Amino acid sequence: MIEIKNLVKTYNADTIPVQALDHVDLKIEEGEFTAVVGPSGCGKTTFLNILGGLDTPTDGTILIDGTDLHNRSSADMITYRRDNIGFVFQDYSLMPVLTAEENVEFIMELQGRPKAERAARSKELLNAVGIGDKGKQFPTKLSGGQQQRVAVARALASKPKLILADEPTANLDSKSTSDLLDIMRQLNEKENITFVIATHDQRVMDRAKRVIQFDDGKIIDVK
Ligand SMILES: Nc1ncnc2c1ncn2[C@@H]1O[C@H](COP(=O)(O)OP(=O)(O)OP(=O)(O)O)[C@@H](O)[C@H]1O
Repeated sequence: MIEIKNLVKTYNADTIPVQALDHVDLKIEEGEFTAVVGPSGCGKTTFLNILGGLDTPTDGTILIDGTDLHNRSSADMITYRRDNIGFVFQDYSLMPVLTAEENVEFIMELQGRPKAERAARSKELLNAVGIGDKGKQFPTKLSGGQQQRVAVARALASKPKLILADEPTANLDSKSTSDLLDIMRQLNEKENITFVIATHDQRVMDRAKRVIQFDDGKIIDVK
């Protein structure tokens, strides 16, 4: 379980402060499929980045299974992130010089897993997201929807319990969006992976189990 307590993020504290998160309290249970929504600039990306340990809070704490997420050295944080959290971004962020399967394998290489295991898991994951035949392709040869599937497979490579996705469908057409949501919901239901998805996309909100509405750095509604 994730417990977010009194989370505050102030950018430019010493010049013109911007209160991106304004005392946010929230609990996220394991196995949730949650959309974080709200107008542009309301703090969604900031919230996801802090929840994923990519950025630090100005105040407040995030407890993941009772442990303070940010109370670790930066080296420990890198390892923690690598092993526990998967990220999916709007622009896919694949490495262009690596094939689809190499992109998926990369994190496992960092974890020092044996080559045979990496290859087998990357095949399994690309199959799971419906592009088992695209492993040898470079990202530029894939459609946006296919690239985002590679990104989801990559996010799953380290077997994380939590996946954070920032506008994952923003660049996808309706069919790719609906396929991607099917895949994510399946992973959520079968493997109990927790998803937190920042989005403007009504289609994502319609498929979410819970919708958290932000405005001006605050949670204003939970449905
Ligand atoms: N690195 C930064 N330095 C200064 N201000 C920032 C920084 N990152 C974000 N902000 C400000 O913090 C506020 C929240 O931004 P954030 O990107 O979290 O919003 P968002 O809801 O994700 O927006 P969008 O939907 O447009 O992506 C905004 O006012 C933004 O301008």
